[in-house]
Amino acid sequence: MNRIEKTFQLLNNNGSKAFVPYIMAGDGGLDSLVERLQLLEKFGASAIEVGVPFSDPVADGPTIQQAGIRALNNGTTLKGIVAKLAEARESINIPIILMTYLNPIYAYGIASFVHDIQNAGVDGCIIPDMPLEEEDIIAPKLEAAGIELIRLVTLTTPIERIKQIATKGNGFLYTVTVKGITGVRNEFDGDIHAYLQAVKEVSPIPVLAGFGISNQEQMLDLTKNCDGVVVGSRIVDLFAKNNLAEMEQLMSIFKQKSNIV
Ligand SMILES: O=P(O)(O)OC[C@@H](O)[C@@H](O)c1c[nH]c2ccccc12
Repeated sequence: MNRIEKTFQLLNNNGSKAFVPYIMAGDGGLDSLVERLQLLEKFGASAIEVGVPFSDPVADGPTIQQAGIRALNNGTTLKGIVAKLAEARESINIPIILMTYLNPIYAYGIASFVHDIQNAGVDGCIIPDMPLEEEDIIAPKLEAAGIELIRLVTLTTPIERIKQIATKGNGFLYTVTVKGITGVRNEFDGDIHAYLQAVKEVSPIPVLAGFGISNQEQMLDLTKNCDGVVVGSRIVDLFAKNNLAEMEQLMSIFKQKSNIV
């Protein structure tokens, strides 16, 4: 069984929810990546989404854009990230999900990319600018390597298409909770709960909510109708400020026995 599947089975058995932090690889220097992943595991992450910096991050808001610029400026490459993830796998037990736009994968070479991330112990991959219709260029290779392709749906995806996407997938379904780009929000659309319920109804795999989530109140509210949350910009910001105490406090929300450590 894949680490992602195992994690959700455990969460389910414990009646707990997933907390999946996102970090930008290379922000703060690639040498800090392994240590940051270890910290996130210690603070109770169920899995970690590791972002690859890219020059045209179309889905990202200012916090993650800036983190990407910092990472690119200090020379972070996809090759360097994959090498660090291999190193991290020696001490990290929870699933690692690599999030990258398609272009860096192309530049790397699709077959070598899949081969190398498999060797590095990566468990899943998010490729936000790759629509379902185009995924055959990589999806079969990921599947053969035992790496879950995590697909996204949004508030504007018609329910029939959500069903189609959800039933393709393994791992979990990433449900985007805002109409727009990443970044902390104070409020969500009024119909957010109806949307999450509708997605839950058609999805055979766990449903995670992400985009705009930054505090425990939002997490408790949204997880009434889904299996967990992804938190990006807030975590990136707390790392940038080196405010680890606040990060630990934020992540303590679902901590009881919620990971496979
Ligand atoms: O930053 P937020 O609003 O908390 O959203 C999560 C998000 O950062 C992370 O999952 C992510 C960062 N870049 C992305 C691009 C597409 C999809 C998802 C992402």
